[in-house]
Amino acid sequence: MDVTWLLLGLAVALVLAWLVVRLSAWPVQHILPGLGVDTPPGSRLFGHFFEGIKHGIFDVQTHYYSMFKGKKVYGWNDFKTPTIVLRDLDLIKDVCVKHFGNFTDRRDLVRFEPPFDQNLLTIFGDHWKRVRSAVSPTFTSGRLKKMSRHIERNAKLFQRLLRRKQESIEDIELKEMMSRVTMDTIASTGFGLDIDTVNQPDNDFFKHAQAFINPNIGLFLVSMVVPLLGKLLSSVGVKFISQKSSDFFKNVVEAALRERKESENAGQFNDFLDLVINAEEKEEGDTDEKAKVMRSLSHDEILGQALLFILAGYDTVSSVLAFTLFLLALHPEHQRRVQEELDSKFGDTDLEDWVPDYEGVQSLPYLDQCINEAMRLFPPGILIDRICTEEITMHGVRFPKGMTVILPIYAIHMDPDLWEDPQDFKPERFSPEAREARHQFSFFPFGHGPRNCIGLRLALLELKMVLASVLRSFDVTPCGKTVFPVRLSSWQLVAKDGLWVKLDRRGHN
Ligand code: HEM
Repeated sequence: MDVTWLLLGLAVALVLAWLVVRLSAWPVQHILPGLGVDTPPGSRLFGHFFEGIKHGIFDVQTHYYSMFKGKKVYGWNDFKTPTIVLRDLDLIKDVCVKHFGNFTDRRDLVRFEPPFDQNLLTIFGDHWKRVRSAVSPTFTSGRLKKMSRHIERNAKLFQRLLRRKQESIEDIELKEMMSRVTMDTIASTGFGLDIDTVNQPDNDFFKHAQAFINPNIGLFLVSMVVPLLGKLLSSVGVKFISQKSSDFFKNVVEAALRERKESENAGQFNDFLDLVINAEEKEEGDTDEKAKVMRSLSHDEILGQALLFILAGYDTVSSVLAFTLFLLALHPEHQRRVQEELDSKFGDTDLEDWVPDYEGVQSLPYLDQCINEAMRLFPPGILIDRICTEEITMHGVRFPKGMTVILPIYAIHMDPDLWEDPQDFKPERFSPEAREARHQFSFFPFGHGPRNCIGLRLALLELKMVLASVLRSFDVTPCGKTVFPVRLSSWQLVAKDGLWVKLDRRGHN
């Protein structure tokens, strides 16, 4: 009797295993080839899941991308999720811009806990359209100009810290340093808070922001390459944001909202919260009822965007600041050109606590070129994605409804057919002539089209104000701890050996 049950159990297990293999292999065998999309060899059971795990987010991207040279697209499978990766730049343009209406959403990768699940990055369809329309006016020129005063103040504090470090001949790790000034800028431009992380890195705001960004950005990136793993981890209770930290930020934002509603100074903080609170009343000529509804945000939506302000603006900006300065330290000839540009534009203004203002950074073309080249080599958005929301055929490729589409930013930025010696730091690639001669979509660190990075202009403003103030006052040079070329960690845009440099004061005054 026991043996019969054992055999029966074994038979059922075998049938189930066979079903799992068949079902898991289904898209590998049929969907992508059925669409005429080639895939690299993968496991029948797991698709390309373990390739993603084995190689990490950078190598798996460049490896497959180069394997399908000459093709418009290629595919991979995450267990049962077929994915089309775009190689052709015209196709990328059409997905982002011309046929955006068919590709409005992103993948549902990681579930945020309510109320933070209402953030722009992860909401869909008409909900996204309404929230984006409400948040967009935060980043108009007028608003940015007012926000720049917060950046100016933080950059001054930062400069004093660097001066102290330089005077005590301390080497500095750029990512850590840049994280401090970036967090201060987020707190002040976002929530009107002066937290002074530059001088007090143990403040609660910084600690909680680190706690929810650091461990979980890893989960987010893993999910980008292997979405199923991200969902599995979320479903077994691995949270994208730690509960303690999410409670902390909920309290911070709610306290600020309460205070402003009661305060006579509401609307004069020149920050993100001001705008979202008053979105309805503040827009000029808002007589149109539909426009008013489009621009109003619920309480939970305000909390969701406030969180995203920290999440999307912190690691991105601090990484670009750190990598740009590091690359300039390793390439003194380019650093000198940036300094000459600054000296000739700002003449003999006093260097003590010098930070350019909003107008001052509007025309610094060589600094722009260096920032772009740093973002080409080290793009914080390593890849981006869209979901096909309406079936469409473009450039001979059919995209069924529901298909996941990947835009491999890092691989395109490293494509030797688009960039000669792609590993080298050459800011000249971004001269007006070189840009003119290149496909517009060969460089897109902020994404493209209506769903591109909403914080692009704020990010560039911050980058230029901080970099200009540092480079005008200091020479940045390699030190004993410098490791170059940079070795990136497999899953994050993080230099394994840190980004170590030393500073020398420039002799202007
Ligand atoms: C150097 C700095 C930054 C880089 C490289 C960057 C990059 C990106 C990329 C690649 C995307 C996806 C775009 C797409 O899918 O087409 C994105 C989206 C987004 N970014 Fe940024 N970002 C930066 C800074 C910021 C800042 C400072 C903020 C906010 C203050 C911000 C807020 C957002 C938001 C809200 C989205 C989602 C937009 C939407 O879905 O409508 N980013 N960013």
